[in-house]
Amino acid sequence: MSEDIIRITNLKKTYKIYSSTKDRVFDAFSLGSKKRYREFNALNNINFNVEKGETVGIIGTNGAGKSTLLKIITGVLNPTEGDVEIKGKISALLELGAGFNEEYTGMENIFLNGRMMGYNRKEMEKKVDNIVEFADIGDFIDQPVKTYSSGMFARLAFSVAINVEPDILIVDEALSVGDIFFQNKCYKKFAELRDKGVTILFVTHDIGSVRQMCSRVLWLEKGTPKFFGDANLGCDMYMDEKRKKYEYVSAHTKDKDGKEMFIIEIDEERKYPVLTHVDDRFHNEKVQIKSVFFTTETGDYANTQYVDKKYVAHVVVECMEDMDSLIVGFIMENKKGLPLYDINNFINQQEVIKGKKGQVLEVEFHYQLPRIMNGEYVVCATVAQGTQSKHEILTWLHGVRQVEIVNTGYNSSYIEIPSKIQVFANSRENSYFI
Ligand SMILES: Nc1ncnc2c1ncn2[C@@H]1O[C@H](COP(=O)(O)OP(=O)(O)OP(=O)(O)O)[C@@H](O)[C@H]1O
Repeated sequence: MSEDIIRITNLKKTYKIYSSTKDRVFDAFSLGSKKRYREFNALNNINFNVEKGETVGIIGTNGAGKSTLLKIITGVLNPTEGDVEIKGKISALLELGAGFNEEYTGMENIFLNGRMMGYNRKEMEKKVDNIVEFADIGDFIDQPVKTYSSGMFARLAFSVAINVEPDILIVDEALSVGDIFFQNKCYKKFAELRDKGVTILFVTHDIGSVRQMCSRVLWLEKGTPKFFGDANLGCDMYMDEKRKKYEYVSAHTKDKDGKEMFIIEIDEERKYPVLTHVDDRFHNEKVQIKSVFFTTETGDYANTQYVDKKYVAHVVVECMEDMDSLIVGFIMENKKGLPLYDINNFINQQEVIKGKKGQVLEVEFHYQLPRIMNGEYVVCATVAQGTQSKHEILTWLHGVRQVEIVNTGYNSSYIEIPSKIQVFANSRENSYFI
């Protein structure tokens, strides 16, 4: 049985907000009985646990309380109420600058940080080469860190944090400071640490990396938890909430004739494959997804699909009540939960679907499979009501079907882009296309 390495119970953090410095000073010296501040709950009623070796993401809009939570876990801040139990050595990358002395050189800061982590000089000498190599900031390593750009700073701080063999690595959005290559290198290092059993807790606004890296996610909003659990489900719910906040702007005009969506009312006789496997679901009494399946254009089942070929996705929905603004769709995700494409009647055509109580609707999506990488993909199906900008999700089923995608090309990344390749041999005159 896996053990909890972090356990947070009934955590609360209240800040005192003063309207003037005078009030702050009076309060600090307990002068007078008048209350000179108002209280602001940055965190309230937080309960969650992280198991050893797990990677957990913390998401939420600005000011949700994510950094405050990390600071409490790392001991930089004290909670107002509640318990924080930690088992193991934490290495944290909080805001840039934390744990570094501006006047010291990069090298001196490496040893300073090592000491704070409980390593003596000899132990740190064994780690220093790896730290310097990963940071890759050249001669700047011997310059005072006050001369560093924020990118260099992030490189060094990250390199120290990951190379001191922590049990728990805590990272607060620090990766966004480095350049893309460094970020890529860091994500690979994350994966390596995760494979070694290091527990990782990280705050980010990048939902894609939460889906890629985390098993579970904590979503905070205004200091309270909105969701803690499966990373994909949490990210879906968070993204859906975010999308609702933006008005949907239609970028293309409707072309009634060119429609590629058909709605077929199913009679009793029509057969379709029932759902056999669903990972997660949240559903509602108003509609039920009865089936999700894929066929070729001529109607043969197509659980194996070839890039560039045309297919039809079918989502069968039963209406338990009269529904006048349904949005039905499906999402194709890779194994790590990264959504590669989705199709629904509102995103693609700004149309809603009507259904009567008791009616079964089969919605067909005709599409040409894009050039994505070979492999197994997972299909999610959704039904919502409203518009893309303002809607209520009625049903969201994960893992309703697995599809094997065959791409006979050589691409080793998710998307293959058609391209022409030109070669210049000594001069532009001698150029040719291959
Ligand atoms: N020292 C403080 N005194 C008073 N309020 C504070 C203090 N530090 C943070 N807050 C408030 O607590 C709330 C949570 O802040 P926090 O920095 O934890 O949010 P966050 O989710 O990390 O936001 P972001 O995504 O913008 O980094 C915010 O409303 C912030 O203004």
